[in-house]
Amino acid sequence: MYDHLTVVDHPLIQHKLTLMRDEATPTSLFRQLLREISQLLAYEITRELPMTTKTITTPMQDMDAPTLAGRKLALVSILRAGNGLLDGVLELIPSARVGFVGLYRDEETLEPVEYYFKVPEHMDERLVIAVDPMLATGNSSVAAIDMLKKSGAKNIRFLCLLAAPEGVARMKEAHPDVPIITAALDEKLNEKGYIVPGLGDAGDRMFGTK
Ligand SMILES: O=P(O)(O)OC[C@H]1O[C@H](OP(=O)(O)OP(=O)(O)O)[C@H](O)[C@@H]1O
Ligand SMILES: O=c1cc[nH]c(=O)[nH]1
Ligand SMILES: [Mg+2]
Repeated sequence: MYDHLTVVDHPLIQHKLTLMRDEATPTSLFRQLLREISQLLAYEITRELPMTTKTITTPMQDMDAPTLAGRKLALVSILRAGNGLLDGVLELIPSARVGFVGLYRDEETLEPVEYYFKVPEHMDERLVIAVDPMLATGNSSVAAIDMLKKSGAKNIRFLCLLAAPEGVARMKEAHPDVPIITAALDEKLNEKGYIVPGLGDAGDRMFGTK
């Protein structure tokens, strides 16, 4: 299936990502671009969903037509910024169940602080797609995936917008079974744990907070 890391370097995604990175881009456009990119990434992350056929009748004749096998899917947003990726993916897969992991990064220690957890039933039977735009140190995503595995999830993918090499390495060490799909692999983290060149604080840019 996937290698551990897939960078989706489609021209439309890269063009929109450049607009998102630009500090002059206002909140409303930032959110709109994230939604558009999330739909393009959803196309990639669902590429290998299992298919089956069903018999339908076109205006011309009967046919056995391809359809998604009713395999259970759960999208899990890592709050807050994950919601910016969630919305677009959910629009394309409206029947998916949705879970939330509430985490924020302590600014000093860069350790994740947990404040909420709610996921659908039967996580062990689902393909679980965890979404968060930013993979920086990897502390948040590793903790979120620890929690998802505790809830029973066995088949997990992680979808983000920007990844730092440090975060990718941490995820590979802690969760080698979880493929990462990202729009870009950036250069490094700065001394405050921010991705550079990056786009700043995704949650703050999405919601206009500081
Ligand atoms: O890989 P890490 O070093 O853990 O950093 C990445 C995390 O930081 C951001 O969330 P943040 O803590 O800013 O919370 P927010 O989404 O509520 O803004 C981002 O959305 C990730 O969850
Ligand atoms: O660059 C970063 C790192 C963590 N979280 C963000 O929102 N941005
Ligand atoms: Mg934030």
